[in-house]
Order: sequence, then C-alpha cells, then structure tokens
Amino acid sequence: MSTPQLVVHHDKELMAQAAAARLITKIVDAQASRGYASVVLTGGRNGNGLLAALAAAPARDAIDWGRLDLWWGDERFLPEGDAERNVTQARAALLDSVPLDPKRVHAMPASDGPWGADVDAAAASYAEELARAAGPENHGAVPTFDVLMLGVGPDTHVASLFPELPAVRETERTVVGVRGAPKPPPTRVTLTLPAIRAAREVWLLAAGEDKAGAAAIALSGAGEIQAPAAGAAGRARTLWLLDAAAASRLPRSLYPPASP
Ligand SMILES: O=C1O[C@H](COP(=O)(O)O)[C@@H](O)[C@H](O)[C@H]1O
Repeated sequence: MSTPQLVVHHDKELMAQAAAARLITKIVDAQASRGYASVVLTGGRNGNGLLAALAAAPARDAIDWGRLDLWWGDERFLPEGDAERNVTQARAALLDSVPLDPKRVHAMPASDGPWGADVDAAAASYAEELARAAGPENHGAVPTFDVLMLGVGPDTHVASLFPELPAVRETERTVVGVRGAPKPPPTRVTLTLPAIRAAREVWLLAAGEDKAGAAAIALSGAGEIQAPAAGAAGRARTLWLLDAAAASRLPRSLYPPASP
C-alpha cells in the first residue's frame, strides 16, 4: 500500500475546485494513454462538492464523457430516485449535465430493484458486475480503477465501512451489504477494503471542522477496524485532500511538511 500524501487547501470551496481540476487531468491522461478512464465516486458533502465544482469547470469539456466508466464506493439502500441515494445526488450535481454513456454508469442497486430488500443479493450482484468488467490482469475481482474517491465521515468511516461493523473486517468479498449503520439509512451497500485497495489512486476527501478529529486519528496510526479511513490506500498513490479546518488537528509531524 502507498503511504498517504497530504494536500491542504485554504477552504472547502478551493479544495473542491482543486480536486475537480486534478480529476479532470487524471481522466484526460488515462483516456489519452488507454482510451478510457475508470473512476469510483463517493457520496457525502465533499464528494458532491467536488462533482458540483467539476460541473462548473470549463475544462470539463476536455473529458471524453462517453469513454468514462463510473462506479460507486457505496450506496444508501433506498428506492430508485430517493433523494438520499448517492447516485441521485451525483446525477443532480453533475451526471445529468454531461454526455455519459449510460452503459458505463454503474450505479449500485436500489431497494426496489430486482433483489427487493435483500441487500446481500444486491451486493453480490454488484460484485458480479465488477468482476465482469475486470480484465485478466485484475484477477477477476474488480477492474483497475484510475481514481477511487472516498469522503471521510466524522467517525472515520469511508464508503459504508463504519468502525467495528462486520463490513470493515471483510477480506474476501469485494462488495457487501451493511445493516445497522450508525448514520442513516442503516442499510447500505459498500465496496470492501480489498476492493478499495485495488485502485491505482485512492483520494480521501475531508473538509470542515467536523472532519478534523477523523483525519487526525486515521493519519496517526489507528487500526482500520477502529478507523476505516486508515485502511484506505491506493496501489500507486493515496492522497488526502483536506481543507485547513479538517487539517487543524493533524500532528505537527504530518502537517505542515517539515522543510529541508
Ligand atoms: O453516508 C455517507 O457518508 C460519507 C461521508 O459523508 P460526509 O457528508 O460526511 O462527507 C460518504 O463518503 C459516503 O459515500 C456516504 O454514503
């Protein structure tokens, strides 16, 4: 796993704009070198802030939207179109205003979909969808995501991996159902840590004073069962994108970086 790198921006608006610019460059570069790009979206305030900033960025037109695969790190297990679903919020923030190929938009299942209220069956079907998209070099589990984004919750949760719940202990499956999440709604679908760690780059987004404790804990050597954000890492790069408020409780050894 790669060692976390930190980038701290002045405020959450600047963080969202800078992260959006960074994402545009990543997507354009991947499309130039491989023909397509693969990105995993996150829900939550910071994830939606980034998508809104991307929607407002003139450089968004540099992306070939028809050659972009979108996946989700987690979903609130609610009916299709529910305002609390991460995909509904992502559509409102960005997806409805760009020419994506619908076949490449891989939303997680809804609670009124083919599996009804069976969240485990819904999770298994998403795992199969990921496996179908994986190439031989991916060992049949998940495709290689260029960038996987995760909003960090105030309790250090990422995706729907909450401290101490069974999902964060999963070592085999790539997608699991979650029951009893401390943040509503209690039933969710989530990528597991092994799936997250298959990504080339993992970006953790944390803006606001309420994220300061979580960032400090996760970056200070906490265990991933107690602090799931501590276990999120990319194969090539792990990037924490913070604003000054979220960085305000980091140990001085981490931020600001020591000068030579
Ligand atoms: O419920 C969720 O929360 C986290 C973090 O959200 P935030 O609003 O505190 O930034 C998010 O990453 C996750 O995708 C979402 O389902």
